[in-house]
Amino acid sequence: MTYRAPIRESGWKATVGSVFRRRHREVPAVQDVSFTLGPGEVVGFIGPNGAGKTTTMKILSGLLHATSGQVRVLGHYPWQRRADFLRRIAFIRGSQPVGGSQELTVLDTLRYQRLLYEVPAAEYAHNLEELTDLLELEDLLHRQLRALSLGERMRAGLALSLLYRPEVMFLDEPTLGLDVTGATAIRRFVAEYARQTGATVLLTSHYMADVASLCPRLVLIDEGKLRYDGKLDELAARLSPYKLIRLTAPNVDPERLRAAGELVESSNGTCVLRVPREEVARTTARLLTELDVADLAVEEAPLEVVIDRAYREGVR
Ligand SMILES: Nc1ncnc2c1ncn2[C@@H]1O[C@H](COP(=O)(O)OP(=O)(O)OP(=O)(O)O)[C@@H](O)[C@H]1O
Repeated sequence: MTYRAPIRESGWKATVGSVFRRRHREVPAVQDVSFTLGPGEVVGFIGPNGAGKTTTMKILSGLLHATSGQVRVLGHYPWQRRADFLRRIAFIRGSQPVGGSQELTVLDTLRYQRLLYEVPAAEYAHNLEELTDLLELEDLLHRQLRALSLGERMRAGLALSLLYRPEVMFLDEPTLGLDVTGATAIRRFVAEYARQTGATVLLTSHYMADVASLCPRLVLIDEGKLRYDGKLDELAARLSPYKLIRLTAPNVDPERLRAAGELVESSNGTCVLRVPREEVARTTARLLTELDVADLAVEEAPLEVVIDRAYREGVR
């Protein structure tokens, strides 16, 4: 996919000149990105800023026509934007969860959506009740869209898009700007919706908590190219050959632990050791037999660390 972007120079002369002499440049946004989603899969679609995620989602939902390549979603060519295709998908953006007139109330917008997507009355009543419950919309229904907070807009946006029970959801940063409670509620809702309806979900997010809690599989792109498509666990194992042993042993001098692994943290009797994966079992057994251990946990490296490494060094 290549964008044709106008070149605009600064200054009034250049602005006037550009009216008569338009110049453009080609911006390659997505190249050779190829992947398939199975029914019911929840897949994290990640990459650094400008990687091409939103562009890909716009192509998949039919908002952009790719300049080359092939895309099929539910057997349709998305760019045709046929009504029977649009009724089966939803493209939800955290940056603009609800469009249309901001003067309308949430309930009026839902009613309008019902007409637009031709949702039968009984189905509308049932879905509305369920969504109101799951998204805690009761207090929002009679409020104008323009008066909603960021988190409330996202909940209303999800209700609008899911009112017609789409089979495929493209979720572009659904937790953008939300506080911890709001983001957790959205995550829980997406997981529950996918479980209940068997919907396929492609989700982009810069918050690794979204990815870790929802997506067993990751598709990673960078500079418009596919860099990884596989299990989240396997990416973590590949990029982080270490695990962390978190150990609480109040009577042990942390210096004694250095022989067991790299000491990365030590405070109030709790230490964190970084240990090569293949040595974790042996080291754990030794620590438990040799020391007076009150608590011990083995953890993966934080996902942020793994993904940061994938972005900076690539995936080999
Ligand atoms: N309308 C446009 N015209 C020209 N170039 C564009 C346009 N939209 C996006 N691009 C460029 O295409 C590339 C991919 O952008 P895209 O928005 O798909 O990235 P992204 O992965 O969603 O980024 P982010 O995580 O920052 O939202 C970027 O280089 C961007 O500048």
